[in-house]
Amino acid sequence: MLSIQNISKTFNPGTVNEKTALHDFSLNLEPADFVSIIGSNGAGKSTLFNAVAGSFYVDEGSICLDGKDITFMTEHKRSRMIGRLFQDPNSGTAPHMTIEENLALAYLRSSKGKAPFSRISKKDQSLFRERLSLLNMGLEDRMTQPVGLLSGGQRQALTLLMATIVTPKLLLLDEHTAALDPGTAEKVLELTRTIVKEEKITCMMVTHNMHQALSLGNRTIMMANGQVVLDVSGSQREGMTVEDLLARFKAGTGKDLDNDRILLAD
Ligand SMILES: Nc1ncnc2c1ncn2[C@@H]1O[C@H](COP(=O)(O)OP(=O)(O)OP(=O)(O)O)[C@@H](O)[C@H]1O
Repeated sequence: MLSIQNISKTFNPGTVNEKTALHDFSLNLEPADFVSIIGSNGAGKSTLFNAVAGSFYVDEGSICLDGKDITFMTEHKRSRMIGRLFQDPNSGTAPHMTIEENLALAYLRSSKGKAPFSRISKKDQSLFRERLSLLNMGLEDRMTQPVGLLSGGQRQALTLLMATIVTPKLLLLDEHTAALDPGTAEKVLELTRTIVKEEKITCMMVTHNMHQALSLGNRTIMMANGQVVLDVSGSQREGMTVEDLLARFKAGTGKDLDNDRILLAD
């Protein structure tokens, strides 16, 4: 479904601030793969997501999604196929627009052939109501309220719904529960698990929680210095502990994992 071949990205080339964030990086995802990504500080995790989402073009290599070469496709065009959630619940929604309008924007943008500002039909409205009720947060009764009134967890759940209301070819989750309180984070994570499984969405999730990295999805990748240092799935991954992960990271890089947020997470 996703084929990343030998991509590299260097920021500020030729200056004292030169930094190679992705170094000859390759990764292939099968349809419905759910990959957890964990890594040291500055390993290149967000840069990888930015490269795939098209926030910039890579210096070398290629990216194909569902058989289509998207290496030089604009971010705007890729956003019709790629859903993305960030750590900040405020980043995925328009606060002054209503819940219904936010959903309509996401729905119409991803639906082929419809203008982004078409009128919201009764049929669309009932689809939004039905989807919102799945969140179990009572948002289906607040469709005409501005999104800015929602809590962080409600907003992140809505963003997840917006990113998946038209099933994306790829979903990128960049620590999307890290800014939520533990109870809300667990709820949003459960929703993520359900939606990704039911819609069979191919998904990559950056997390700083090693337990999550091992328990969610079907594959765990560890990154350091812009490269994959560990890629485990199947029986190799089953039964793996956090200690095993840390030991494998050290064996692969020659260094201890230096990400305090990971080491301090429950
Ligand atoms: N736009 C940019 N300009 C210059 N340097 C950048 C830019 N984006 C990222 N970098 C650098 O590239 C490296 C990788 O950054 P990235 O944000 O991808 O790491 P990360 O794995 O997401 O880290 P963290 O877990 O700390 O958020 C870092 O050294 C970072 O400072």
